[in-house]
Amino acid sequence: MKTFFNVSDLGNLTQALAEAREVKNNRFGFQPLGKNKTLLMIFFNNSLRTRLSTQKAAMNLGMNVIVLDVNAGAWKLETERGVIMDGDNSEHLLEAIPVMASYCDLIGIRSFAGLVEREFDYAETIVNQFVAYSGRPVFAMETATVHPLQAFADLITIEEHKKSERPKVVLTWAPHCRALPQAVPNSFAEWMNAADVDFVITHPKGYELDPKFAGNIKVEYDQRKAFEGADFIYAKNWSCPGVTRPADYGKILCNDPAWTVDQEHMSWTNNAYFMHCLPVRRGLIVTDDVIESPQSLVIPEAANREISAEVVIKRILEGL
Ligand SMILES: CCC[C@H](NC(=O)CCC(=O)O)C(=O)O
Ligand SMILES: NC(=O)OP(=O)(O)O
Repeated sequence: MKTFFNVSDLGNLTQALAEAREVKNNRFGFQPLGKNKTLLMIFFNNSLRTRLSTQKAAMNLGMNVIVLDVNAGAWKLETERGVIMDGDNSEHLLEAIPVMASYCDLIGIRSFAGLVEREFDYAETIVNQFVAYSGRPVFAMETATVHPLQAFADLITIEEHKKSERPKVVLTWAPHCRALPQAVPNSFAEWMNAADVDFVITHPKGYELDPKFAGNIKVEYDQRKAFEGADFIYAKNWSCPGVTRPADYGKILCNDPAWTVDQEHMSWTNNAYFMHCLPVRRGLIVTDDVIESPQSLVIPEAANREISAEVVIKRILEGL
């Protein structure tokens, strides 16, 4: 595997989930693969889970790890071509990328959407420069439009906890005080569409996800109807994806607290589990009693990030 951005990069999903179970039961069993190999993790944005779980996964595999926070100590990077660099940016990505690549065998990158120019974000302009100019395998640690390590961990968690062969999984929008990217819901929708689940998305009008990820899934705009009979509730905020309202790309269209997931919402379900990728804004996305309830899976879900990362890095190492 040379790049990891989409569910299709893993090939057969059933086999990938079986490999995840194998890795979870024997996470130190593949160390020869990573011996004397170096992972470079590049962060353009903050992180807790991705930073820790991906480093842990690489160490499980016997690798060396370098972590670079681009905005803390590195030179400010110019990402546009054809500009005169007489401003704050001291170095161009086109030099920095091959230099960084010379110190590692594979690269993980976090670079969130700018939420200003939809074309720039949805073309994955930043990360595709790393793919083009590093000469190294590159995997997403949340880029402008995808967060596949999170979605893979989410699916591993659903498989571990489902009580029926084909559970009903609901992706619900919830309000937030900031405009957030669509990467997490994009990947969650893409991976649920590839999995054997009864998938429903619910959100206010205007928040329709790009069909590239959501496919032709029917949105249920009535949140209560969507929740009825659900086995898993996956809550997340995202800003306007600019699909049905192009001029509003990246904007907050709604902040209605009626969308916040509380006990009444969960009472509409089939005693559903609650999931969220974290970090989560309590009181906006979900109430304290729901996220602290026995039905909340947010901690084991975060723990499975180590497993999804280890399977992905293992696949990349096997292809070196
Ligand atoms: C894994 C999620 C990362 C990011 N979340 C945030 O930026 C939340 C920041 C905040 O709540 O202040 C997002 O929504 O894509
Ligand atoms: N869920 C997730 O990716 O968390 P971080 O942003 O803390 O890495």
